[in-house]
Amino acid sequence: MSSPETAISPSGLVLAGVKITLKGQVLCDLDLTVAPGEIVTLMGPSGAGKSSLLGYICGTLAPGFTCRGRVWLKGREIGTLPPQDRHVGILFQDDLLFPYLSVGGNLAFALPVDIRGRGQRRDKIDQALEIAGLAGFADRDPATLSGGQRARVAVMRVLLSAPSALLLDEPFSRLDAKLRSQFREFVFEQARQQNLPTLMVTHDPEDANATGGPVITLTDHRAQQA
Ligand SMILES: Nc1ncnc2c1ncn2[C@@H]1O[C@H](COP(=O)(O)OP(=O)(O)OP(=O)(O)O)[C@@H](O)[C@H]1O
Repeated sequence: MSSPETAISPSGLVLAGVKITLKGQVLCDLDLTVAPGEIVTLMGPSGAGKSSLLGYICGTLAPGFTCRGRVWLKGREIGTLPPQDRHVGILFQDDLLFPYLSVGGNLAFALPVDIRGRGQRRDKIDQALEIAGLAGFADRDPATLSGGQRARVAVMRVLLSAPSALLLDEPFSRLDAKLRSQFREFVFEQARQQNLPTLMVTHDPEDANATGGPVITLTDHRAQQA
């Protein structure tokens, strides 16, 4: 029998009764649903627990936090699964590309293991680079790319892992204003095209406005919609 939460958005991201506590202090206590293709922004003061919430969804929260609550993605409860089985992609403000791998090597790292054929893997990588406007960059050393180019490789790496949801943790904050707006549009377009429920943490109201989606503020541990 499906739960009420999965009935609301069977293919979205659903958080129900999620409460994260650190050293006896409640960081957040909330319910949240992100529909497929929707981009929800999460704002709030520094230290409010926004990144911790993303870590909870991914299953990568550091020891020391106490958590309860349930997380569903595409109708599957993922909150008890190991991180690699959750199918959640996360993008940080640092691109975190592996410096010892080529651009193509970085992308290959993300490909699901069931894509085995060398030709098929190469095709997927070339396709991703084409979408990112980086055709022919597969053999380049990431250190020779501009910040914006590296950022686009990082997005394609996340998307190539075939995530069922996308989490963005201030991914635009290191980019200058012009690049920031271009790159933001690029990421949002990819998220919508792949119909991914997307949850973005940011301090920048412009990022929030650009989504056209709901904006949630974490205030006094609770999620409040603007
Ligand atoms: N690995 C960790 N171990 C212990 N405490 C941590 C760890 N990571 C974060 N914290 C603490 O958890 C609290 C919430 O941090 P978190 O990074 O989730 O906040 P945030 O809202 O994302 O802040 P910011 O907007 O500054 O990024 C803070 O008090 C922080 O010091």
